[in-house]
Amino acid sequence: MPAPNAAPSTAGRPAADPGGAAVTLERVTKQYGRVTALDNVSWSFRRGSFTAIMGASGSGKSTFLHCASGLDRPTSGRVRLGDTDLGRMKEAQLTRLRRDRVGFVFQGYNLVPSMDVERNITLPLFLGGRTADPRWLTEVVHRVGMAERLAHKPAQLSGGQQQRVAVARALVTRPEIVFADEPTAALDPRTAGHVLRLLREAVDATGQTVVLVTHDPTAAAWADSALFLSEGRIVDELAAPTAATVLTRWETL
Ligand SMILES: Nc1ncnc2c1ncn2[C@@H]1O[C@H](COP(=O)(O)OP(=O)(O)OP(=O)(O)O)[C@@H](O)[C@H]1O
Repeated sequence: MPAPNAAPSTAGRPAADPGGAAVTLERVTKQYGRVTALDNVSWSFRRGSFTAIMGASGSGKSTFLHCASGLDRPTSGRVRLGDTDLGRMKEAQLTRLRRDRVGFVFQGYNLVPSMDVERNITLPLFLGGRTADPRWLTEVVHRVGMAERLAHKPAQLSGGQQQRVAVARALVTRPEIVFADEPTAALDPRTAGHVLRLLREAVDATGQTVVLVTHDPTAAAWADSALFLSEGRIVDELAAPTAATVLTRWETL
């Protein structure tokens, strides 16, 4: 665990201990034309950790998540999932890697309207030509509280329930890392708490690694540490964040 309130650094923590890292970024820069959305960022996410990524609008959070998860390619620098260098992969290989080894949860749930809950949850397995491990599927379904709803379609569920299905879908492949981009932004605080608890449990109960992009200090407080981005750089890390310490740090960014 890095020291709390680590000194600001333009490059972030050096990518040390790759054996223990779920994802490692080395000197990652992402340019969109003249805009530098990520500026020479290095960081490694320890396996079994829960990290919140925070920063003002436009600070580069989504770009960070997209580059770290293989959804987008950096302009320069290297991203590794475990020991796999994503820069060396062709598009089709990257697609497979994302499907089989990474979980995603987005603000908009992204469930398939015509499929029931069970088919939505098992979709990544189906797409990968795999079958569900029945015990794991049952555990995931129970964890998210959807056992009684497996035959329902997304339109029959509340927003919070749909997001719980999306979390189950992200966990069903036992991914090495789950990336969540503002997953609770559209939910009331109590429902948001249920979804965040599921992500916390994924880390505590099964040792998964979670990276959560959020604007919400209360959501960040579920994480082991909060990273602060500003102008495409990691400018601080806060260990064991609380809503209050995150707010205080945020105000001085
Ligand atoms: N596809 C793109 N084309 C051009 N510029 C982009 C693109 N995506 C992001 N940017 C720019 O990169 C910078 C970082 O954007 P990014 O979406 O990563 O920020 P963010 O912190 O996630 O913002 P928000 O909190 O508003 O979602 C911004 O200046 C943005 O305008």
